[in-house]
Amino acid sequence: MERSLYDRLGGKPGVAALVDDVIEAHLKNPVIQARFLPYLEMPERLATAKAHLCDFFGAGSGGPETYTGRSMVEAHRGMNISAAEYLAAMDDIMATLEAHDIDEQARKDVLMISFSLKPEIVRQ
Ligand code: HEM
Repeated sequence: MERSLYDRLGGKPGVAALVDDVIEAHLKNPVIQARFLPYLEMPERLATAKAHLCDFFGAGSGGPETYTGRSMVEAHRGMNISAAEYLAAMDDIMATLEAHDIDEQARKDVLMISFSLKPEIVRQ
């Protein structure tokens, strides 16, 4: 049987390490860091968002996790995220996948899934 995307991302520990590093990248990315820096003052909220991100990507890639966070429209409502900010976030995701030596097909799969969410996240 073909390995699930979840397995190709390294399962639970792999996804958790990716989420940590993507958030780190967002905090350093001048296009979007202002959106994330306030969370350094709210460690509990950051931990919840990270746990939700792990479950979101876990469940979305074929893992056993259940996502209990808000819908993408709900989570990003009122932020008025621009297309440029969305692209900046995608850049961080793709660079992190490469840094973790995730194979090319898995990177393409993540790109497709993430890109398909654009209308639910931009300008909400
Ligand atoms: C592929 C793109 C994206 C995905 C899959 C995604 C996914 C998520 C998920 C699953 C959550 C947690 C929701 C919850 O805890 O209920 C979240 C929260 C958040 N997202 Fe995104 N997101 C994306 C893009 C963006 C972009 C481009 C920005 C801003 C530039 C952004 C800013 C945030 C912020 C600030 C939160 C925390 C919300 C809060 O708890 O107050 N996201 N996102």
